[in-house]
Amino acid sequence: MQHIRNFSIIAHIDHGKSTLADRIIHRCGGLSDREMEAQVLDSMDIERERGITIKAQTAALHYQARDGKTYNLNLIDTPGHVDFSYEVSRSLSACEGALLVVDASQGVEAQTVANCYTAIELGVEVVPVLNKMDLPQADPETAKQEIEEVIGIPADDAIPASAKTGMGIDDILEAVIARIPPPEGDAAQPLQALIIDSWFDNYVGVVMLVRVVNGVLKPKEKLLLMATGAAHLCEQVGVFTPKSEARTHLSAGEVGFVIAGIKELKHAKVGDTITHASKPAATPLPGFKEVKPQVFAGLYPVESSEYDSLRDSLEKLKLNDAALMYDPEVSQALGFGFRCGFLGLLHMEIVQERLEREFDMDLITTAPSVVYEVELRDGSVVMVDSPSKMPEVGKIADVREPIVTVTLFMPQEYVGPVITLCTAKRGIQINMAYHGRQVHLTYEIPLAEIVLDFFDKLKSVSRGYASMDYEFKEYRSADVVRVDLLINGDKVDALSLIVHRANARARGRDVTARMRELIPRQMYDVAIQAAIGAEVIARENVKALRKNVLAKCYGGDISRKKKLLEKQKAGKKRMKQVGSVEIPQEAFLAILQVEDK
Ligand SMILES: Nc1nc2c(ncn2[C@@H]2O[C@H](COP(=O)(O)OP(=O)(O)OP(=O)(O)O)[C@@H](O)[C@H]2O)c(=O)[nH]1
Repeated sequence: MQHIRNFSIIAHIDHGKSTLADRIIHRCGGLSDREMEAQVLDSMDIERERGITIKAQTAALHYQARDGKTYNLNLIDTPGHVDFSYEVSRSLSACEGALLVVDASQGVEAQTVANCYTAIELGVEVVPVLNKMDLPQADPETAKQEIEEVIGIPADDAIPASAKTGMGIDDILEAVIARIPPPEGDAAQPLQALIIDSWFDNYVGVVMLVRVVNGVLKPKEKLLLMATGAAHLCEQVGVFTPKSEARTHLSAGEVGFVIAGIKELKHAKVGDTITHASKPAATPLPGFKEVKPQVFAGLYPVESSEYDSLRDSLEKLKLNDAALMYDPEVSQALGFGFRCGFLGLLHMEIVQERLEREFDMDLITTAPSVVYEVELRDGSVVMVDSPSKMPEVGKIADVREPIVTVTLFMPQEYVGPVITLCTAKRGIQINMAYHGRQVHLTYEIPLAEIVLDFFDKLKSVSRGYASMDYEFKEYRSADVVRVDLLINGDKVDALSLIVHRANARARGRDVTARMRELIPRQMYDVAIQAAIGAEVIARENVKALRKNVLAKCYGGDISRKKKLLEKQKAGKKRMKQVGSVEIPQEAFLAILQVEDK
């Protein structure tokens, strides 16, 4: 076990984690030059386009060190975005060490800190690496100062490197061996293997990525999954180099995959412990925190006939995205669809995009909402994840909304605009500190405001230079109300919103004004209203058409008349009926798409 090192790379987005991982894999002979061309560890299409890593992966490598010995290095990839921090902690709990990659030209940013704290909490040894040293604007001294001041770990021996040119790669590998401890554990003890990740493979069924903590895991043994109590015959074990390679066994301290004829992903729960059925371990390993979705939205097929295939697609997606939740939901205006729960906005966008791209779905997504804690007058408490589930005003004693602690980093010149933005978003300043070239702000802000458009606004007021991270703090009483949109007195359920009372009128006016542009003139006047309960807070009118279409035909030409009627009918197909008024599908799309602008 002395020759094994298990480590991850953690970094802020774009600081070079994937490039460095590929470099290390290449250096250790895991891949040929041609295979290097495709960025290996980022395997999904969307990831490649967005350049973010979503699913944790791993590579088992060999490195001949300067001491002449050959070491087995297990590199476990971690995702780099705030929505996926739970996956970072999962990957890290399989490691003894982590390389903290900091772009020497940018310095410490929000996820540098968040991920590093996760590592420290888990007792993982952190080795700072200053990447992008090839850039003329690299400033390693300031970056070191930031690491020491902001994160509070020594950075004197941070390793200067360039994932791009290959500079410092051997120094990094030597540091992995010298500074990261080998795994502890006992191969003679009963088997305990932690499931770090699991996914469904069309050919072999469920694949589990495990960290063997104690004991030895071999094919043909009867395995017991401790949480579910299910027994399965181990068919194959192996490692990823990053290509999959079968092995005769996985021993204490090692990370690798297990295939055990499991047909359903829900039986291979991430965080569960695998042991031997014949000689089980006394206790399971401590698992992981369950992740709870924070952001909810309705997903509806544009064509109602696509409902079944939307359900099938969601089911398939959930197989390798345990954090995705969904429940059937019916909307008067949009028909049958699903209420879906996501970790954050990026997670929502990724799911939407995968559904559209990989599963060829056309979707309408309602405005995202957070989960409110509503105390009723009878003393009971309900969790409300959708405006339509918000109880009647008269029944509510108190509404509490989720508050998050937001950590922001930005160069000094953007502090003013960022503070203005945070204040406009009902933020409360907790702290402000100067470190190197960065200012570090801490705010408490309602999650609902973050979900609305905070990322986009932050990027625009800071010209892309500010970075942020947030974590849940607590539920706090809030004066929020439900704003309904009514068309000729009928509520359009899909367009209801929960907003802070202070913003209700402005939002109401905005939605009614936009709706007015989108509803075609009808035979009669159409009233568009925004209301809180019975109180109307905004109103617009769509005037009736003076003449009907047929009036143009002078009553003479029958074929022309027919054609016109035909045309009207086709136009009606993609209409949704709300009460007596028909609204084009596009109106919903337009309103919902610009909802957060
Ligand atoms: N000049 C220079 N550019 C680098 C270096 N390392 C990475 N880059 C570039 O920086 C950008 C981001 O690198 P990635 O490796 O994708 O960053 P990442 O941290 O994996 O980002 P996520 O996958 O989004 O978490 C890419 O355009 C890389 O080519 C380096 O050492 N020098």
